[in-house]
Amino acid sequence: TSNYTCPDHLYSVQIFSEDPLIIYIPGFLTESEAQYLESVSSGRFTSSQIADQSGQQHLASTRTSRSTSLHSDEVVRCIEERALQFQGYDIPRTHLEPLQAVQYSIGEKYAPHTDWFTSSLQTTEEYGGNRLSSFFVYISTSEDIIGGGTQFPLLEAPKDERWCRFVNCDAGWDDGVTFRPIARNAVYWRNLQNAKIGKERTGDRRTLHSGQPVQRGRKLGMNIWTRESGLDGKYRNEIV
Ligand SMILES: O=C(O)CCC(=O)C(=O)O
Ligand SMILES: [Fe+2]
Repeated sequence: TSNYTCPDHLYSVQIFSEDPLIIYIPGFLTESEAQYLESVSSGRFTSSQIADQSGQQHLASTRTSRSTSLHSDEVVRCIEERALQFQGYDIPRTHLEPLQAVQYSIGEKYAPHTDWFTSSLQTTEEYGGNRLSSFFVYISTSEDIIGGGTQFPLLEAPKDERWCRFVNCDAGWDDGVTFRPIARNAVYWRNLQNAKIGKERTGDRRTLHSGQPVQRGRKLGMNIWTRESGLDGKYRNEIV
């Protein structure tokens, strides 16, 4: 309906790391938003693809989930606004890629990767440059889920056990940190390091991460990617 107004956000924030900047966001989505995203994405998934060095999208054994881009309707628009405002008030909507829902069934995963691109073919002006930041949002997870965490192998595991609510504290010390897939929460991180004067921003290798295989149950997640500048209209709001 056209008189939908965005709900006030109910999320809280917890800095996980200042460098690289990683912020954990409990309650990023409301319960009704999560339900809505589940229903609009349902039945629209196709096998996830990845971009290779030449910029071509294709299927790969490293990413076995199924995904779909979300049409920017009024509910999605509120989530986009929330993601933009989270990052300050100076990023225009045109910097956002279409939100991407990702569904994992048993055995499905996304092997270690960075969300920022190394190929200049993926960071042209039309694409709005590289991916400045990522939110990975857990829309819904089955109650019986095992696996399906988001692992950052190059980061240090937190020492304080209060993180164990959100982080898998049973992992080994050299496994880095694994955020548990908890419905409606999100992890935000900054992909690019600030540029030296006259230089381009560079990708931060420490943001390497994976979607661990789901061993039991299922997980529905969502990527919110912000580019350095505006994307050409043909790369926004496209329905794939
Ligand atoms: O599934 C996850 O936990 C992470 C997914 C991810 O990193 C991505 O889709 O780029
Ligand atoms: Fe990723």
